[in-house]
Amino acid sequence: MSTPPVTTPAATPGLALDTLSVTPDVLEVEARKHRLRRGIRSRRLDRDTGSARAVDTAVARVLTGCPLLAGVHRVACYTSRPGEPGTRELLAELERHEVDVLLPVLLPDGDLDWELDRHPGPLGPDAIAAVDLVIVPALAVDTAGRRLGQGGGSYDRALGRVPARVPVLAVVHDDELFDAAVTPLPTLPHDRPVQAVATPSRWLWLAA
Ligand SMILES: Nc1nc2c(c(=O)[nH]1)N(C=O)[C@@H](CNc1ccc(C(=O)N[C@@H](CCC(=O)O)C(=O)O)cc1)CN2
Ligand SMILES: Nc1ncnc2c1ncn2[C@@H]1O[C@H](COP(=O)(O)OP(=O)(O)OP(=O)(O)O)[C@@H](O)[C@H]1O
Repeated sequence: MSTPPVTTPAATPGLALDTLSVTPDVLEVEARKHRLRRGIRSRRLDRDTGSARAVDTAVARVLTGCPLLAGVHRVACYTSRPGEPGTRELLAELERHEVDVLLPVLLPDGDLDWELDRHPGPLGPDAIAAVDLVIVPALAVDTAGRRLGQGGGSYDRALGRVPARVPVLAVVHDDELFDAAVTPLPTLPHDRPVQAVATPSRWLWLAA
């Protein structure tokens, strides 16, 4: 698969461009995040089943070839929902390699508990502190490591428990990786950065 450029305004005609700059005003940043989420969710709804399957396969291929997964024993990942870049084949591949996989369980207060995919049962929110790699969902990521999530703040809370030496990698579609020099994602102080990103065509270290 060829490597597309990171997304720039010209490449994102479906998105409102005024959602992409950062201002110090919290309400304004929240509003920009909201509009950006709406645009990306609507683009995700337009993806057909065939391309979603191809994305799932491609993400597994990119990540199994990624050095961040070499030698890992325990990984936190997510079970993809419709519209998200798929993790079905990646999870199967991790299972084949006998990697312990922690999956998130949403708690009533919006925080995340964790359970092993092969031995369900709550391990507690701190279980994420004991993994070798965290693979997180995102609606968008920029090349400086800023991440836009679904808006619950769940991963921001969970990532606060991850030691600094543990890399955090987000998975997005190619057109959801933005060039930070052109279109930085809006963030607030609680937002946790990611150190790497995977798309169906490649993975990258980010300048977080
Ligand atoms: N696969 C997956 N699992 C996850 C998350 C995630 O983003 N993706 N989470 C991340 O924190 C937590 C659960 N929180 C979530 C919050 C919202 C939506 C969601 O699907 N939202 C709707 C839009 C809702 C709206 O319009 O307000 C959507 O995407 O269509 C999913 C998960 C933990 N598990
Ligand atoms: N560490 C935290 N503790 C408590 N609340 C938090 C924390 N981090 C974020 N929040 C709250 O969660 C809400 C949503 O945050 P934000 O819009 O950044 O979510 P997100 O990063 O898109 O979602 P997610 O992390 O679930 O993918 C905000 O109101 C924020 O104040």
